[in-house]
Amino acid sequence: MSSSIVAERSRALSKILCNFILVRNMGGGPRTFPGGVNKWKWKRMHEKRARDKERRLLEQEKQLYQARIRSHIRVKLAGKPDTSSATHSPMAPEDHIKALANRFMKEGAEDLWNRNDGPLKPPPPRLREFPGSSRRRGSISSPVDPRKLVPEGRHMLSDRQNKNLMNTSRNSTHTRDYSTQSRRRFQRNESSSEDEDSDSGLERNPTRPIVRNSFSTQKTVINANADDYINSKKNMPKRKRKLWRDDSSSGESESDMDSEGLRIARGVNKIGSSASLGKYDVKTKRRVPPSSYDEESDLSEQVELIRYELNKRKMTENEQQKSEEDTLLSQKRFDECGISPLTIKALSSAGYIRMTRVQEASLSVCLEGKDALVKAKTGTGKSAAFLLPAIETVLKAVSVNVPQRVPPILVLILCPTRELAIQLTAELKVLLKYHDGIGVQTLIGGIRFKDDQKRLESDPSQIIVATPGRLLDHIEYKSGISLQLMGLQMLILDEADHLLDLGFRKSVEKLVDCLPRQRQSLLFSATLPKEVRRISQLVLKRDHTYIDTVGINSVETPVKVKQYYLVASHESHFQILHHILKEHILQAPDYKVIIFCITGMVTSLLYQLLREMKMNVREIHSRKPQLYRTRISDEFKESKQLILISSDVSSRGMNYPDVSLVIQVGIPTDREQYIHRVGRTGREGKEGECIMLIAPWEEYFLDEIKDLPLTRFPLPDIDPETKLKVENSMAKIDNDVKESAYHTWLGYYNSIREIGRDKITLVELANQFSESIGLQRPPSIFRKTALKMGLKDIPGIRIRR
Ligand SMILES: Nc1ncnc2c1ncn2[C@@H]1O[C@H](COP(=O)(O)OP(=O)(O)OP(=O)(O)O)[C@@H](O)[C@H]1O
Repeated sequence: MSSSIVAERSRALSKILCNFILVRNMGGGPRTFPGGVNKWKWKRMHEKRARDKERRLLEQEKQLYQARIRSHIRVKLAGKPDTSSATHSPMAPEDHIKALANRFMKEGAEDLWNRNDGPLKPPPPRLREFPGSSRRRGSISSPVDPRKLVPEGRHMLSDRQNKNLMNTSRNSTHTRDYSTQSRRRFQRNESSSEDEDSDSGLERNPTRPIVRNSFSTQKTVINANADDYINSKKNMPKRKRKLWRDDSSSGESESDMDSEGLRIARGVNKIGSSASLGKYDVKTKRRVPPSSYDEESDLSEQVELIRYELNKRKMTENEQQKSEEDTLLSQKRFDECGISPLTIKALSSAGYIRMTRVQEASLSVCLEGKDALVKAKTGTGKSAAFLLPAIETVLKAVSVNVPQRVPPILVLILCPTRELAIQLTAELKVLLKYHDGIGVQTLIGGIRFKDDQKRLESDPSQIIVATPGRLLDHIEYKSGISLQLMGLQMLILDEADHLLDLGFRKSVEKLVDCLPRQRQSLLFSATLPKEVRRISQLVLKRDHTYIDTVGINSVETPVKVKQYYLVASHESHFQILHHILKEHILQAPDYKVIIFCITGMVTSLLYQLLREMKMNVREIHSRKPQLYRTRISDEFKESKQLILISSDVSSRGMNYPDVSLVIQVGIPTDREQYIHRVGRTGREGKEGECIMLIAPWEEYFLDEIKDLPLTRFPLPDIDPETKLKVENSMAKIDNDVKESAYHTWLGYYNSIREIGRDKITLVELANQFSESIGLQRPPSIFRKTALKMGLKDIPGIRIRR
């Protein structure tokens, strides 16, 4: 082989290698995987497998746990000394309970084990009453001290501990107040277990409600497994079956699973085999003497006691938390946390001396370089909590970095709206006041792409604040940003749950795919539903830290915000709205009100109506040019005595100081959006008010927020003069605006599952709305749109010719 060919080949090889390294560094890896699936599909497939495996292991562990309790009881019944730890496995039952408790208590895992969304409710009163039940306590000879099982110094985890224990005997918490679905599921279990009780021939003991419940529900689980077990045994080859029988008759030396399986296969009321139970064998003695049955339940009682102990601690913590919530700031000062003195100087100039609670909880973790998922209520200072570590990252990198040909972007902050990006950039600039040479750029839609490119070239910055769409444009149009992003060290997602929601997820996935894997990621939001936490691993490392300063039993909205809802028919909405505003202006001379509407065009309609009625209003929504939006947003920040009518562009993250009232006209898209809208008032621990004005058919939404402290607002008496004024003003509004409002109204509610399902009712309601805004007849819609929305042949829909 000639030397030139060798050189050429080695050049080609090194080129391939370089490309490979480049792709790996970009977080890309190979684009297709075996079977032709793409990278994400492949990743998801593996994640699903891992989840399934974990679920299987957990199931096995639960079965083992139940087996352990039963064998413990058997040994006790037979009057033998408790040698279970020696004969069965290296772990004694007490240790096993403890181990399980620990496993379930993994920080941040508590509500992942809850099959339903939303916070867990306080424990049922029955549990709290437990110690008062002297009848039960008298018979306890507890070999396990529940106080010892609940590790000291884990007070913060008591909710989880409690939850975990609930999970270990999963269905035993009979009155747990989860969502309706879960309750139904649970009721099913309870009733089925009661049926089994009556089948079993065991006498029910009315004096043991708690133990009975946990036992009977335990049986429900066991029986499900019994079927599997019997089936698997049936399918065994004959020789194996025999061996199995031999093994099982060998008494206590058999493996737990086999002995349990055999007992299960013979029926759950047969508590043990003849060999293991001797004179207590249920075959010879059908009824178990009540006294010995009492002893059997020792461990269940201990579980109850542990649960009681945990609940007690949880209640104390809740009380503590409530008093803590009253104060936004913690005792810790910024100069105690190791951030640069120049940043501290900037913080002091901005009036920040002590940290807020979320800052105290998250700063040390973020500054250590760990990935974090942080949940804290609205208006509690999350922005600074992630901006400060961002600045530190840049300072660190700048101090060690050798000058590079392409100046890297070191920190990328993604957020869902343009206004929020602008606000975060402004906050960053305040914090960077005394740092020369650290630059910030904003990349958002609504600004000329070319201007962005020019700015990026002339003023390369270490920090970029962007909305996902615009950043993706830059990457796709190869404006050179991809190369700069290769040096990225920190990725921040503000309003993370929204960014990982369906609307943004695809863009965010694509973006993350273009970033280096070796980076720190921080996700922040006031709401982090369970599904979002599950998919957060798209961005976060597996061993990330989860910080929740809200707590799973706490109200997710600010404590000092009074929340009301008002139910009234569509035609009276505008009159009621005008009445509420008038009253509020009278009561609060420095009023500052935000009214949230369901869509941009409905926002525009309401703006025009209130302007006609001589109110001091501004509008902001996505149909307005960006310059206008920015101007209005800035004006509302600075002003008092102003009403901002907005679509959801202002519902998340916007820090308008001293908003006195938030009004929501119509239901928000979901519970999370409700919480964020409410959070525009009552910021920094201040007081605020919030009213949601809904039509009777929207009342179902109240169920989604039933754990929040909402009070029904009485229907106000509207004077005939206001009625007339509203009608006259409405008549002056251009029909085009009204028609657009109708169209978007129809689109919005059609996309809400609960309403959009019943198209006939939807169209009827839309037509009521059309009447309420003074349209003679419902506007027509394009055939194509009607088809897309599934409304083509629905009575009441007019198709445009
Ligand atoms: N340590 C602090 N000391 C005093 N004020 C602070 C401190 N940290 C934040 N703030 C102020 O608290 C207000 C709310 O902060 P921020 O906007 O960061 O809240 P948030 O938790 O991000 O809210 P949202 O969930 O709505 O995005 C701001 O006015 C901010 O200036």
